[in-house]
Amino acid sequence: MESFPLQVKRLNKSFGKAHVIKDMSFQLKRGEIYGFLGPNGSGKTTTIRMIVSLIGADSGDVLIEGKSIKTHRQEAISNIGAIVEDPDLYGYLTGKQNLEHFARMSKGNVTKARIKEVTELVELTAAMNKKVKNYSLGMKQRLGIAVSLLHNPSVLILDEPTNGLDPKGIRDLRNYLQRLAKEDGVTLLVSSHQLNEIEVLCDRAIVIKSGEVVDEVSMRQQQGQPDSVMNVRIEAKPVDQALAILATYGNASITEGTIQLEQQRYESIPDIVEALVTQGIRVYGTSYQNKLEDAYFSLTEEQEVSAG
Ligand SMILES: Nc1ncnc2c1ncn2[C@@H]1O[C@H](COP(=O)(O)OP(=O)(O)OP(=O)(O)O)[C@@H](O)[C@H]1O
Repeated sequence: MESFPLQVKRLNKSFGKAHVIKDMSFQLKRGEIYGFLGPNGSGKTTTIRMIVSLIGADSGDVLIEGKSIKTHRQEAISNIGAIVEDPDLYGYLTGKQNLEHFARMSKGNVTKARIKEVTELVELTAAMNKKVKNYSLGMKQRLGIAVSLLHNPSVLILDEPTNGLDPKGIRDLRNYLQRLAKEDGVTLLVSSHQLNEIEVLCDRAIVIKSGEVVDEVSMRQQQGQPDSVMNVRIEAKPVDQALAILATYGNASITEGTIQLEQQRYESIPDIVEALVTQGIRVYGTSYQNKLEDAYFSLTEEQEVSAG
C-alpha cells in the first residue's frame, strides 16, 4: 500500500476576520519533489508554518509519516526538516562547529557519523573547517539544509530556497535536491516564485490561490500517462526537408518560418535534434512552451475573473 509521508487534511486558519487558509488538503508521495506555488499572500508560508507546527491550525490536521501533529506532535515533527526563515547559522564558527552545535540542540541522538554523512550529502566536506562568514550564499544554503537533515527527516520543506542564488548556485542546489529525493527517498515541498525553476526541479506542483488548492500539476510523465501536449519550436534549414522528417514524430506545422511540433515528452527533444542533424539538416535552435507557466496563470487568473 502506498504511504504518504505528508498529508495535509482540511486545514483552516483565520487571522482576525481574514480566513486565509480554507479547507486546505493535499498529500505528498515518497521520494517526489513538489513545488508549492501561489500568488503573494495566497497562504504558502502560513500553510508551511502550520505543517512544521510553528503556529496552530483552527481546524484540520497534518499527518507526518501517519502521525498527527495534534496528538503525536513530537513524533510527527521528528520526521520533518525545514528551512522556513533564514537558518540561524553562526558566522564566527566553522561549518563543522555549526553542525555540532545544532546536533547538540537536536532532540534526536545525532552521531558524529551522521554529521559526516550530511556534510558529504551537501558536498561541503572541503569547507567544513572554514568559518561560515566566509561561505558563499549557496554554501550557506547547503549548510542550512545539512542542519535541517541532521535528525534524518523523511520530509524536507524549503521556503524559497533559491532566493538570492546565482545560476551556478541554483543548478548545484537543484542537482543536490534531486539526488536527495531519488537516492535517499526524501520527500520535498519547495515553495518558490520561480516557475521555471520549479518546472525543472520538481515532479509536481501544488498550485494554491486565496488559501485553497486549485490544482496539482504534473511536470513529468507519470506511469505511462502522457503529460499534456507540449509545443516544441524548431528553427532548421532547409525547412521543408526538416518538416518532412519531423512530421514522422508528431503533428508538425510551420509558422513564420519556424516549425512547431507537438510532443508529449521533454526527453524526445534531443532525439529529434539528433535525427535532424544526422539527416543533414542544420538546426539553429529549439525551445518549448513553458507548460507550468501556462497552467499557473490559467489556474490563478481564472478564479480572479470568476470571483469578480
Ligand atoms: N500573523 C499574521 N497576522 C495576520 N495576517 C497574517 C499573518 N500571517 C499571514 N497573514 C496573512 O495571511 C495571508 C497569507 O499570507 P502568507 O504569508 O501565508 O502568503 P504567501 O503565499 O506565503 O505569500 P508570499 O508569496 O508573499 O510569501 C496574507 O493575506 C497575509 O497578510
